Amino acid sequence: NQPAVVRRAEQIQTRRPVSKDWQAAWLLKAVTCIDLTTLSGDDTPSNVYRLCYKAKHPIRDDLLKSLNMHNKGITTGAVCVYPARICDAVKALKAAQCDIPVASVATGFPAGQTPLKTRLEEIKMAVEDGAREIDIVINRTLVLTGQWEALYNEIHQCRAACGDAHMKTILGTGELGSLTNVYKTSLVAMMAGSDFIKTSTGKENVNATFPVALVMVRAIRDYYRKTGYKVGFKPAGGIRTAKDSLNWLSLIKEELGNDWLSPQLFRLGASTLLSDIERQIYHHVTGRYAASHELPMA
Ligand SMILES: O=C[C@H](O)COP(=O)(O)O
Repeated sequence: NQPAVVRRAEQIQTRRPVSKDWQAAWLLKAVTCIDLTTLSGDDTPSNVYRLCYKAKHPIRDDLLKSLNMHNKGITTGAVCVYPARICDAVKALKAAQCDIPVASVATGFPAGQTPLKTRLEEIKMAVEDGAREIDIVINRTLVLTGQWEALYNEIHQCRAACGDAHMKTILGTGELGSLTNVYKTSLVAMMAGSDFIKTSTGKENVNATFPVALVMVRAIRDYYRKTGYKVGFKPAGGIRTAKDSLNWLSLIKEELGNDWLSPQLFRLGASTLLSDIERQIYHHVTGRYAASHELPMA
């Protein structure tokens, strides 16, 4: 029911936002759920090291002290990189004595248009290199041509290739054609063993949107009611502002409940969101917006 989905999605985004200390608390919660991401052709060891430093110190320490949150071990949920940069991230986090998991995209990200054998090999290599989370991307062709069983079989084989690593399955919703396809693909991905379902690669023309997310979280809810198994949710792509992150948390709280409000079951895939959250927390603590030199690592 597309009009009902759109109406409900709009309603969630127009809720009166939380304010003051409550807002700061929700923003810190959002920080712990971020998969801090760099997925660029010009990624280098040094920008991955910087990303890892930021994942360990997401908010300036004096700001956390003002909120009395400096000794709570706040970090991002994971760092997310291309397969060729996994070793850099593992090395940087190890040197920082930090247990944040490294997530790697795989399976011919972002299009998923390489042969299955190559995609499975890519997963195995990423796990060998130390990725503890694998963000696989599905083969959208199978959805658009209605080959549901083949889609299940592919995802199932990816699950086996991941071994002990957590598997997040990226649906690429902007290329699935309809909300019905989004719902069906979500169910197939969960039945095939995904730990998370994720909206987008960040490289499609349309990435994480609330109507699509609503359909996915309702699929998660239905799956939980039928099987008792909790699958996580990760919106990704185009999530840039602190206000966006509050809207996403509201969606999760209202549709899935408090159990899902943790990095074990909810992640925000984002490359630049953290900067805006840090800026808003700076404003909350000091009463003014920071100049860029005051948040140099943002
Ligand atoms: O999975 C994460 C996305 O690729 C990040 O997208 P973004 O750069 O629009 O935040």
